[in-house]
Amino acid sequence: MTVDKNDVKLIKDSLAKVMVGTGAENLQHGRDFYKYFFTNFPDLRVYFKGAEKYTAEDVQKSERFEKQGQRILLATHILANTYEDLEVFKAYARETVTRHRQFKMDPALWLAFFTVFVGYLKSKNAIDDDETEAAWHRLGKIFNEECQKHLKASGLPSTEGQTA
Ligand code: HEM
Repeated sequence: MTVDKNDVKLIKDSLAKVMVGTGAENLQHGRDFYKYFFTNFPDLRVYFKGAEKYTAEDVQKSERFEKQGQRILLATHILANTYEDLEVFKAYARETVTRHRQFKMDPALWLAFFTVFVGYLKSKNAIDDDETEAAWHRLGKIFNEECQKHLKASGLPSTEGQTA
């Protein structure tokens, strides 16, 4: 399977607008992800121990989410930058699942994450066309397939075999 080069370009161009880094603007991009996440998907705060009731204002003031904001942004940049090197991309998907094992997440969230992330990119005006959105969802589909395979192989609950 080969990945569409235009998809890679669209994805990277969107991420260029939420670049990681140490500057005030970069740190704010990261915080903004969790502000968007917790405001629009408040039920998912349950996985973030101690932050289950965090508002956007709490995230803004939090050192934990300043750091975590950079981690999640870096992770999405890694997805974009490894996408054409599919075996590396898939290995990163498996590693991500392994690192989240302790959170006992609903397996459906591995795909749902991309709805959250696309919503965040739109909120940052980093996506303003359907093609880029579709490109992210194609990436998410491949990422999720590998996550579900890995969950299954690890004997953990997966969406494989579940009806939607
Ligand atoms: C809706 C889906 C997801 C949920 C609910 C979730 C939840 C979490 C939680 C609870 C933490 C610990 C942070 C803390 O409590 O301060 C975490 C860390 C992290 N997550 Fe996620 N996560 C999701 C999807 C993803 C995806 C798709 C990626 C990668 C593309 C990712 C990458 C990371 C990274 C890099 C960390 C930092 C810790 C580490 O590297 O192991 N997460 N996540």
